[in-house]
Amino acid sequence: MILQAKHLSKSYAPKGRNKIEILRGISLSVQENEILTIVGASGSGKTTLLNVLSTLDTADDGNIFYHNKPIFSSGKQLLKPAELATFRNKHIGFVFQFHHLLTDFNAIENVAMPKFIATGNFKEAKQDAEKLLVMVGLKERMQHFPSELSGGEQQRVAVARSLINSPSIIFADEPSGNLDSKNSDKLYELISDLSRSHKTTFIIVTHNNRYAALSDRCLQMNDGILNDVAPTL
Ligand SMILES: Nc1ncnc2c1ncn2[C@@H]1O[C@H](COP(=O)(O)OP(=O)(O)OP(=O)(O)O)[C@@H](O)[C@H]1O
Repeated sequence: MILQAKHLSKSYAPKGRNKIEILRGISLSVQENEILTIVGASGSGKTTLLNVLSTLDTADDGNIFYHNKPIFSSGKQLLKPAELATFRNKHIGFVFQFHHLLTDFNAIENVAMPKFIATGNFKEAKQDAEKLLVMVGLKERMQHFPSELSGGEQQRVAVARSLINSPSIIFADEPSGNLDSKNSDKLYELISDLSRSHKTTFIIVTHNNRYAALSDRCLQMNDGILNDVAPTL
């Protein structure tokens, strides 16, 4: 098991308004190599859950284990900020709907950046970035800046970037959000190939029913809890 969450709860209490419970005791186990999708109505708490599981945000209570090692316990982050940054850089990859590519850097530099930050070795980071860009089908676009790439190409750069430090788990929030159905299908194929070839686990928040139906397991957020669902194409 790569990730286990136990009894995660989280509420927001906006000033002058009633407290809203977003996560209500969520427990979840994720296996290695699994592609897990999380679906649910807008505002149901999918992104909140993804952020908590990926250590970008904290729950009010509950426990999170990676490879059986506790990293969050009873509402407290167990790693110090520097340790947490190292942990994320080494183990976790992120892909967002708005890919957050750096506009002043070309595709290779964008992909190489997290490895360069982790190792300080730009030459090696660049070589690995080139290999990944070939793998995601962007051999001819490596020198292009984000503004010179299509939406689908930019998203593939973001996927390549998420893989550069060989993370064991990638969190993706609406990765196909701004893509047409053809590019969105291509992106899923890529994710599925990568999960097999790189033994990477994917946790994907999506409104895309195809992703949900094709994934190994689909969970639905509803009223702060998760249920198994079997989406159909
Ligand atoms: N910082 C915050 N303060 C107060 N409320 C918040 C905050 N962040 C999120 N919320 C509320 O928490 C709820 C869950 O938000 P979240 O972004 O997790 O939903 P979601 O399921 O990902 O939605 P969508 O599918 O629309 O992206 C929403 O009702 C949102 O308004």
